[in-house]
Amino acid sequence: MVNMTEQFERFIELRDITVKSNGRVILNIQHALIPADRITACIGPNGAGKTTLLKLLDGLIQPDTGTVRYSFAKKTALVLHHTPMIKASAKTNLSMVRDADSTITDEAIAQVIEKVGLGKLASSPAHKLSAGERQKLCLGRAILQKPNLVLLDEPTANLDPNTTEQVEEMIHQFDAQNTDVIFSSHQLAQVQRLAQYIIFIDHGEIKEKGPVGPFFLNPQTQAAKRYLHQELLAD
Ligand SMILES: Nc1ncnc2c1ncn2[C@@H]1O[C@H](COP(=O)(O)OP(=O)(O)OP(=O)(O)O)[C@@H](O)[C@H]1O
Repeated sequence: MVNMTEQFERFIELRDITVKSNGRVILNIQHALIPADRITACIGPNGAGKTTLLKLLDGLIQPDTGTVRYSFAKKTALVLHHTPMIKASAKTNLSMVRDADSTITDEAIAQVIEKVGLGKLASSPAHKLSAGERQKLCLGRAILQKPNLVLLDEPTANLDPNTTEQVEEMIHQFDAQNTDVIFSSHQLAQVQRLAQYIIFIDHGEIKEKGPVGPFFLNPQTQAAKRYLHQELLAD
């Protein structure tokens, strides 16, 4: 259910989008405005198409049909759930963002390593870092890219409560510094803590979208009602 009267300061407009995989349509969006001026959560069942949507918004994948239009000069950073690390130190892995932006200084890299709490692990092999440490490293890479929109795929999946809190703080900091965030999550309490806006996806379609409060209080579609009910039972 797409509300055509919504107004966003910055947005991404999707029109007549299909994304296929092995001949199967995995994303199908006739028309949607995706806000890029706040913290937005993308939620929905496993396999619904959340990761695919984030990749599409980043430009990592192109749609099979349709158009993606940005109302602003796009500078995105995408942090996927499983990011491979090369067999080198955490610092070297972080430094790889220089491949895309050679102006990033040693000092900036050192500052970001401290900022994400990996100062003591800078020389440790990145592929041996824990899940939480890797995620912090990936967020560090995103910070160094100086994006105006950061796209995070399940940023706290498999993280303990303390690391989850640290990652959520980083998401708040992106927002505070005018870098907007779209993240996917299955953690509804987290979605309510962080997000101002919800995109609910089911079977590759945006079934519902809107401000977080009304969505949780009064979901409009059967699919969203069922998903919320099932997730709350699982919590
Ligand atoms: N590279 C790919 N090759 C084949 N199928 C794919 C590929 N990427 C995604 N799919 C399929 O597209 C559908 C949507 O996947 P996607 O990862 O976007 O869902 P999701 O909502 O992020 O799921 P989850 O909550 O489990 O992470 C799934 O059925 C998945 O199997």
